[in-house]
Amino acid sequence: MRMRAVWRLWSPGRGSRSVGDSARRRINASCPRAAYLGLLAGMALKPVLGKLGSKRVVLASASPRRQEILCSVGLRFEVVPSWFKETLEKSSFATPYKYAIETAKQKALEVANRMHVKHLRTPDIVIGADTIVTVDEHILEKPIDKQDAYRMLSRLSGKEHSVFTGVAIVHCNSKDNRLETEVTDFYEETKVKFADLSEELLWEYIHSGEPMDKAGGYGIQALGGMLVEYVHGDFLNVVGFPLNHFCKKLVELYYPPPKHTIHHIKHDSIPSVETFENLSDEENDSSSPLQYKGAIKLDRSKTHSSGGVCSPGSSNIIKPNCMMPVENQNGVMENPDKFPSKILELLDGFRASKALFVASKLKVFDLLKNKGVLQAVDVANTINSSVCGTERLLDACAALGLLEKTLQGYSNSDSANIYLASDSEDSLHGYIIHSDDHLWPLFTHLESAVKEGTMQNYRAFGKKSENLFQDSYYQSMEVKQRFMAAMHSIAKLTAKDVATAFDLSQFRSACDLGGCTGALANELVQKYPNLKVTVFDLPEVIANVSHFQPVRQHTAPVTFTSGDFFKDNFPEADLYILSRILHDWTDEKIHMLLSKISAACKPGPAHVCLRRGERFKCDLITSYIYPLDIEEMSFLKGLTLWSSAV
Ligand SMILES: Cc1cn([C@H]2C[C@H](O)[C@@H](COP(=O)(O)OP(=O)(O)OP(=O)(O)O)O2)c(=O)[nH]c1=O
Repeated sequence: MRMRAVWRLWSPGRGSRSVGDSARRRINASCPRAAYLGLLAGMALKPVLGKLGSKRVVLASASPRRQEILCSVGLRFEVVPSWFKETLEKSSFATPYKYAIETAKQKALEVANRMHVKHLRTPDIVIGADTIVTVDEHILEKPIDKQDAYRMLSRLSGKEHSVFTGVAIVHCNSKDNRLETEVTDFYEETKVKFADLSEELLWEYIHSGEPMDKAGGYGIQALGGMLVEYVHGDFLNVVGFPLNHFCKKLVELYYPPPKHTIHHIKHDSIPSVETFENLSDEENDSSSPLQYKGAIKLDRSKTHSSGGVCSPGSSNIIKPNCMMPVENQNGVMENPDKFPSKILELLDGFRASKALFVASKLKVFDLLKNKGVLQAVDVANTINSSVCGTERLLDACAALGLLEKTLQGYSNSDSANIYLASDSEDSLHGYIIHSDDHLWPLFTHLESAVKEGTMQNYRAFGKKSENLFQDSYYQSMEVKQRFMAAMHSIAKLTAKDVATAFDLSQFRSACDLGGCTGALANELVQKYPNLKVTVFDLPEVIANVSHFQPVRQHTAPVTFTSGDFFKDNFPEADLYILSRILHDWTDEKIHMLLSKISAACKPGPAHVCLRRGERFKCDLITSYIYPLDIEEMSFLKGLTLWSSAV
């Protein structure tokens, strides 16, 4: 409700044209709004993005570039690629950017509607985007084949062209089971000039495969960068998402400037700065109060002592007030942010992970879920640990946002109750313990893995990884059950997104190879009642799946078949799923598995969806899939999906 009110206040900015210039802006005292936007765009991104922290944000895009851009600034979101076909009649739009905006809007609305209808879990915000290239009054989208790429690139050769990205931010609200949406849209233009491209260079580039999933047939962020003479405007806009303009839109939406927006504070030795007191969360918005309130309400007098904030995710990093812009001698606002927050977060990341692991292992979250609020001493006594050590651990968890600390003691945050208590339905406890016991020791040998190019199971556990599962994960009943619980918890969490990443309603049968407890399979039968899903996994896994099955099943149950996918024939299916499988094996084994699947697939369009960590296997996979047409390919957490259409 509140958001809708804010929305109305800030609708004038809709569809407005951006200056397209990410350079620092001069603060114009006579124009507080311009000053305000310029500052925020450059300096206070975290508070702006933090506003989305408590919302269910969905990116309606399969573009790995967009996912990366938004991920890289710490935005939390789900990815649900849009099924909207980009077939709007271009000639019916007065300008190319209107076409891009409309396509972006339709992409986002399609996802919002689908999620509302199918999931009954309406997202708060859906973001859609569409990137096009225009040259000589022609709109170029993604090439359909190599000849098309050739036509596009030769058209761009030696010329300046424009790249437009249209973006739609759709706010959703479910009222009486009806979806209400409010759309804010905008576009950004960047000019790019190509060098003269020789025929040879052009074809070499086309044969690299890079042009195929990119507007205009090139990727400026990779090989395509070599073709470019200059770029005027926002580089990220070319890559698919105008981050700077997006943040400005968020500012317009979430921080309407009150009358007296900006104050100058003078200090003897510190240049005058703008403050953002108006950015305080007036209505006590739940978005990361620790981090953002502190970051916003700055007080120069406390600089470098207590003015910093302890952000969740960086337990003991003090961030001084370096996020504030300062005016240089010429009156231009500059970011004095020389404080390497990102690097320090990475540097300290292992401490944060380990605090989570240890608190989970000691069942701190279970205890607090049952008892409500406890003092450190009571926790220490119950978990049989020292009081001083426990207190430090609890404080670290509070700084990380996992616990809340008041005078009465420590209690679980909402997300700790949902995801960290071991008995909750969506618990990640199993996966956390697996990460501590298995992944942590492996990652301590990362340096050797890089130097040798080999798996490190032997170094970490004294076991060869010839047969990872038999040797490591299934060596004893206890270890096996723990591993299955880990896989179940993470697969369950991502299953909904994975099941709706593509429209699978055309398939009649699917086989989830190495599908373990059937977490994804059970989600698939929910979403596609006509789909018969078989989970194929080792006999020792199948023997233990029963207690992971849903209590109330309203659909045809999943079938479990045992076997070894390297040795045995797997069940016939229209659709084969490899979810969290390929990363475990050597290329040799992957070749073996993929050729078996390739032979089992019926001819027809293929769908490939890889999770981010598997991107490096992409070439290998596409070489097998090549006899089929790759209809859709995208990167998504949790899934490699491979199919032949019926
Ligand atoms: C010009 C250019 C485009 N691109 C990409 C960005 C977009 O992913 C793509 C344009 O296609 P889009 O249709 O905008 O996006 P998409 O099909 O990748 O994803 P979705 O429709 O699901 O949102 O081209 C680059 O990666 N680099 C470039 O230099």
